[in-house]
Amino acid sequence: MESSLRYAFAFAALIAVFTAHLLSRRRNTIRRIAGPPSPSWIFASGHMQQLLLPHPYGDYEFQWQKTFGPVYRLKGCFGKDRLMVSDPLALQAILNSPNFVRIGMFDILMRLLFGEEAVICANGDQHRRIRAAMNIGFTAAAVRTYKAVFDKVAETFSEQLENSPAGPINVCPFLSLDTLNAISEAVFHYSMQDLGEDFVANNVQIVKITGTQSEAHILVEALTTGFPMWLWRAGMALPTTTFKIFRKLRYYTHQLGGRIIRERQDAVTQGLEMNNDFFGALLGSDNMSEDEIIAQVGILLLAGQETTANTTAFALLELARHPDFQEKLRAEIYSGLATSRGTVNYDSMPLLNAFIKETIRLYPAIPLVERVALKDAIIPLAEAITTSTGEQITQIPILKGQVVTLAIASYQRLEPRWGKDVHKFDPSRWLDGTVSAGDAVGPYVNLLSFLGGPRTCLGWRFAILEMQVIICELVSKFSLMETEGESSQPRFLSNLMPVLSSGEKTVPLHVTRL
Ligand code: HEM
Repeated sequence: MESSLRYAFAFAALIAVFTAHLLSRRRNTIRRIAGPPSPSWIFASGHMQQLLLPHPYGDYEFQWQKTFGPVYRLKGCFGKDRLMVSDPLALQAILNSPNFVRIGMFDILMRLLFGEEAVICANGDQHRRIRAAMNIGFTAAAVRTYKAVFDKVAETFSEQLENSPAGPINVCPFLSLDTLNAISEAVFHYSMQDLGEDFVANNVQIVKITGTQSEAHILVEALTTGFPMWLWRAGMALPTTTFKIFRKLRYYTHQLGGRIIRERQDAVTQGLEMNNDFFGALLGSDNMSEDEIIAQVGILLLAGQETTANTTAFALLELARHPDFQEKLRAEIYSGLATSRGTVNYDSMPLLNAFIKETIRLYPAIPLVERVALKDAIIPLAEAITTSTGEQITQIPILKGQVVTLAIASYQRLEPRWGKDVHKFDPSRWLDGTVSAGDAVGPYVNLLSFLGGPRTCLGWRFAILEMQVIICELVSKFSLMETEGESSQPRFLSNLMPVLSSGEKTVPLHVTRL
């Protein structure tokens, strides 16, 4: 009797699970969206390996976009449906809606490393207030004042190249530290020495840890990203190497923030002017608490370091691959320098800017970001799509909890927007009218590499001017040539990085002083 009751219960449970599965399938509004065939259940990671692991990045993704259009459905880990979106109107709607928020390991990492008050983690009114206050250091006028720092950083990079032993030079480690230096000097008024050796060494470790990806990582992420934040925070106390490095980063950036605030307050108690810089302005404005100001130190140092370093490394790689273009750019830079009378107007150099735009188009530092719907929503489409049942639709109903992937790299390869040969590196598309203006999606010539909407990258103008200065300095002083053998290709390892098939991040170049 007892065992037949157990069987009855087991059977009822099975029916309940099956019914719930059927109901969720019926409610799943994106099931009709076409997409690549589901991989076998043996591959618990669904299409995620094909999406995240290819070298070069995008091998499958760009083909899927070609076959299914700018919105299609993928299988995530453990059979979960995900929507891949590169349609401009849909992207704009998602980016500007408070009903779609960041999820995934990136979000958890940001919260663990920088805390809930960091601008990248804050939400709603707190985010708006912190962002508005911080914007003071990132307006066009404010960024122009950092030019002297960028000049110094570019000169240091030149010296590092000149002092390197003969033979191919891997430019990546130099760029990594130089871009950290740029932020530290410009925003904090601290040199790398002021940051301290331990801080810099720990930073190198952080870059290494976050620069790894594998099938195991994908599955572990899928299993653990649902853990509550309190559990992650508790996990930070575990004595593992990774968490130790994370804890150090939090400690160092907290110390640094405290020191910055004390120095400015001491100046005031001594009757001196509070340093009229970014942090002085934040303290003086009363718009942010001291804890909130301290929480921004880590994110500012890290957000703009590897993103700018890797984008610049790809730029140098493309210059080395295109010697004719390099010559033309050099001629433009020489003429710009000759007529500058001490103040170079970078924005009036068409080749330089077309080159930077093309680099940022093809090599978005973060090629995709994940969002989840907090409420049921309707996503409008710029271009109608045909569902698997043959219906033409111009909007997609989304249910609460649906994960959408904003496919930045795919958007930047949409033919109607960027012209033919979208996979080719061709700066001339920006000069001959090939690129169509379209609706405003991102802040910089409609590219999404700096995202868009209220979470647009705060430092985009900073990154552009820094790259303009570094590229002008290098091209005016050196000739760059690719080395023989394997060429670096982009891989998505928390950032889009130039790596060899061994996984080593490297851009080896022959660099000759002119
Ligand atoms: C080529 C260089 C850069 C690229 C491609 C880039 C890209 C991005 C992207 C895609 C985001 C949004 C991330 C998300 O919400 O999921 C972001 C946010 C952010 N970036 Fe950048 N970034 C670059 C350089 C910089 C620099 C130089 C700084 C500062 C000096 C900076 C500071 C920030 C900050 C503070 C945020 C958070 C903004 C917010 O949530 O309101 N970035 N960046």
